[in-house]
Amino acid sequence: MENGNNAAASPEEVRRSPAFGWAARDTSGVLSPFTFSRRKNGENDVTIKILYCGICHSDLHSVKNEWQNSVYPIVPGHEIVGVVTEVGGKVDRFKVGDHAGVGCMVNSCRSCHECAGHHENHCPGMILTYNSTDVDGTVTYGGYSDSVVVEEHFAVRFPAGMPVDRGAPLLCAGITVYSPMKRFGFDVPGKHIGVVGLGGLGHVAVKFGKAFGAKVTVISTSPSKRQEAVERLGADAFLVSKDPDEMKAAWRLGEPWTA
Ligand SMILES: NC(=O)C1=CN([C@@H]2O[C@H](COP(=O)(O)OP(=O)(O)OC[C@H]3O[C@@H](n4cnc5c(N)ncnc54)[C@H](OP(=O)(O)O)[C@@H]3O)[C@@H](O)[C@H]2O)C=CC1
Ligand SMILES: O=C/C=C/c1ccc(O)c(O)c1
Repeated sequence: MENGNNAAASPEEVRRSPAFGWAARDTSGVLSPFTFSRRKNGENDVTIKILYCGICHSDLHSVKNEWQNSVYPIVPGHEIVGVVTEVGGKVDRFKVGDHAGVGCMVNSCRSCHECAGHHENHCPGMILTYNSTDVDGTVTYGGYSDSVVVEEHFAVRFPAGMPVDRGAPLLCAGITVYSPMKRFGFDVPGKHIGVVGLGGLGHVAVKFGKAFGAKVTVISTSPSKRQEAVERLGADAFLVSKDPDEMKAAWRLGEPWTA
């Protein structure tokens, strides 16, 4: 193989494929085109052509270095969905053409107590989808890009017929609220759930709450979101947290404020 300069490709170049993404290079919040490379598909890997990627506020925190751990350039994006274009020889859960998703992690040590208990997200060696160091020492880049190569264990299957664009937010916002709602027993009818903040996480919490059969009250700083909360998402009540009268009335009633 030769590179663009007609020189022989290095062993490193041979092991990698070109990729394109959008990268933050400083705290400005501006992303610009970025060419980089991803590892070639290994025997346990799937390669996914990215079709959609959600925007989580954590992406914005990272882009702007608000957690003070950003190493630029950063390609954000950890609500990734796309179509499988290549599978390694040992992959058995995916075939070419399947829809697949990737969330906030792309690897972990796979041998510690946490990994053995399926709590890879608690593994001290977990590798995040971007702004992390991969097993081969390279930097991970996220889903605001054209493709991703990931161990099959960290890819999730999208059932046939599930719209991939709508499924993307489940990969971070969705699981972040679903997991505690399940764990703390919100998944039985008759509960009354308060959702504070109608953003990425909040809007899926409302949808899960309603699907579980709960009464859901949205508590928001934004009066303009009332219609979306009640009419589109099905919330039973909507409180403006900046309105002392609404908050006091709700407190006195102990019941959801009328929509
Ligand atoms: N695993 C984890 O720990 C995860 C953590 N996160 C974190 O959760 C947070 C929310 O993420 P996401 O839902 O994507 O963010 P969004 O920006 O989409 O939503 C946040 C919502 O919070 C409300 N809000 C904003 N500012 C204030 C304020 N000053 N006081 C009170 N409420 C406010 C707004 O809702 P409204 O207008 O209704 O008030 C806003 O829409 C982020 O910090 C993100 O990094 C996200 C994913 C996973
Ligand atoms: O240390 C791990 C943090 C992970 C993380 C991933 C995604 C996301 O939205 C977060 O807020 C945190």
